Amino acid sequence: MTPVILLTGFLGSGKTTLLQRLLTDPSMAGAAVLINEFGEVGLDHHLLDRIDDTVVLLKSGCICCTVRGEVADALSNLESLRTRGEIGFDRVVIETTGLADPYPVLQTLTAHPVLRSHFTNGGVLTTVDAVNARLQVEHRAEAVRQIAAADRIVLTKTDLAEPGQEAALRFRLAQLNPAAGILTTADPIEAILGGFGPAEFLRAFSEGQGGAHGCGPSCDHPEHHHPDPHHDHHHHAQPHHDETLGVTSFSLVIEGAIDWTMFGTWLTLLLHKHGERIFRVKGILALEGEDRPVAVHGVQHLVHAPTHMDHWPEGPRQSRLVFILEGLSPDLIRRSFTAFTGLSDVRAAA
Ligand SMILES: Nc1nc2c(ncn2[C@@H]2O[C@H](COP(=O)(O)OP(=O)(O)OP(=O)(O)O)[C@@H](O)[C@H]2O)c(=O)[nH]1
Repeated sequence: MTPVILLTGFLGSGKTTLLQRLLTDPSMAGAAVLINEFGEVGLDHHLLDRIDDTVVLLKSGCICCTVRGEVADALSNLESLRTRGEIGFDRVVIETTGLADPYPVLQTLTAHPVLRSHFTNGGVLTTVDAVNARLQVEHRAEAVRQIAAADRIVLTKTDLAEPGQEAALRFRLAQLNPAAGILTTADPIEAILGGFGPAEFLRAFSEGQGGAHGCGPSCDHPEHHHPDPHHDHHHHAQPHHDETLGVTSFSLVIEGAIDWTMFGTWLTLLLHKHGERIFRVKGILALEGEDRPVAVHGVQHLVHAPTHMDHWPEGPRQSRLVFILEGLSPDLIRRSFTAFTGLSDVRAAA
């Protein structure tokens, strides 16, 4: 049986960064990776420095409603390729979107008639952002579900947290999921990955079924009403989760090189003013005077230090920024960007 590790955590909490680090460990040399992102334009597979047949980008969307079938398809596909000897892997990591409820994916693994004989749950790892999580757990049910489903929580950005912030968060996390071990990104990889046994998996799964993933009596998760794993969620009349939550994603595609100072000031001001409603911004930029692309990340009010990527992904060398917003007009962001930078060749894609 091949273990499947589910890597989850709220938007921008450091899943891809942790995954990148985990993949450097020799024990992960044979891992296949499935990546799912919220938003039309997936960037994570570019940010992850490994592109081969065992890295699969799942279509964007709300993982609870639309991607569940895709996870099954992608795993089945990997299994067929392995059976034919075309690829080899000894474990799988699934990085979910930052808005995903991990429970339906766990359910797919255990209930799917074919997958259950090849794959087993290798544990749920949840990244929790030490700077932003307090706000997120108070306002976002998905953040609570991800924490509740965790076998192990990895606290990220403790280096950026205010004194006392980490201790207060640990206290809150212990209330939400007293059974999960809490580590930080400073812990060795063996501690983060080691010891995920079947017992831990079963506990996580049965807790998830018992409601520990945060659903109340008014929950409209289809799987609670239709436990049949083959039931097609798309045929439900209820609104898509993302619509219910009012969360939207859009991207800006920018032609021409960008001045970094100007861009950095714009992004800082934007997140300062609207950070509560901008869950996430990330992008790949073509900067003036730089051959290599630069990755930028913002999470609510926080702008992270930009990083140089090794090379441009295939395709045109355009800057691309992806935003995940709640209750904020994409047009406002596009207009503010063009007004601030003076760049006019800027396309917004829903
Ligand atoms: N200082 C610091 N920055 C971190 C840490 N972990 C992640 N980051 C930064 O946080 C930003 C977002 O990290 P990602 O790994 O892309 O987060 P993610 O959870 O994959 O994001 P989504 O896929 O969009 O939900 C990046 O700029 C990272 O460099 C950390 O422990 N400390």
